[in-house]
Amino acid sequence: MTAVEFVKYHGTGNDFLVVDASAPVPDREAFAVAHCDRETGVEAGERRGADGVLFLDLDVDADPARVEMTLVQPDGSIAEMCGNGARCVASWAAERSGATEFVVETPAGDRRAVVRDDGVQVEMGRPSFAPADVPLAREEPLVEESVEGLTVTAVNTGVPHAVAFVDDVDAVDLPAIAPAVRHADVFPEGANVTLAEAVDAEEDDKGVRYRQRTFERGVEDETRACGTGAVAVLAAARRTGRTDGESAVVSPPGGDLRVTVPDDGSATLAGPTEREASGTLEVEP
Ligand SMILES: N[C@H](CCC[C@H](N)C(=O)O)C(=O)O
Repeated sequence: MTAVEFVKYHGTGNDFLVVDASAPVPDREAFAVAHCDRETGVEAGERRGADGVLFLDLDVDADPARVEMTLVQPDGSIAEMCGNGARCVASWAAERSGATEFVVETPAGDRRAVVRDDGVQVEMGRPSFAPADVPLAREEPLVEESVEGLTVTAVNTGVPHAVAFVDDVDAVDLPAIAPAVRHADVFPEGANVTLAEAVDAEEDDKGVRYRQRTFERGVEDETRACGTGAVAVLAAARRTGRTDGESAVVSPPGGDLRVTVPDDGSATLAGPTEREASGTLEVEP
């Protein structure tokens, strides 16, 4: 039986097992399914299991240093992008290299990340409501329409999100209603299902403030935070005329995320990360 080293990080509660891409893991899908399971997976850090495995390939000779990121989720799927995951990638790379600026290479594209004392900021690309980008199985954008009983706006922030604005995110039984939306025919590649509730901004907030909850595709459950979802909240709020601001604090259960969605240019996501634990994981032959 082979064992590989891992480090566990979380970004506002969205937790990941980080494994060097050169580690001998012939079946990454089976590895992620086994070790991310919340009931039977790895016992390390605050919660058993994880929201995915980040296989990382760090190139410190590039300027700025580059990290190729592959996120294998608990259901074995590979995600095109992960905002909190990219933030954890930068923290891991900074710990390994001493650098503070990185280009994170993702299937959704290259994303610059900067590690600061108060957390990690990552560029998130331009949100898109275009049917071909989300993607949607129709020709026109999906804005404030009912999908399986939930009024949502569909946007791609690296991955597809269906965003619903509600009066109280805690009043919604998200695990019960989300699967039908996540698997709706209008989303040929599925969608993460994100709830957003406008709340009063706090004294030192820049811009508006939303509470957030997300049921994640590939985790097939609610996570404590979702970075692409936080960007989707502000992008959808702007698209539906709820705000014309370019900045927001978005608060999933796991903590506060600072988001910008400028009129033109890349969105950004910033917030804390934490190194939770390390150890070894067994690899099935
Ligand atoms: N579950 C997402 C990928 C991870 C996104 C989330 N963890 C984030 O921080 O952006 C999907 O398959 O679309």
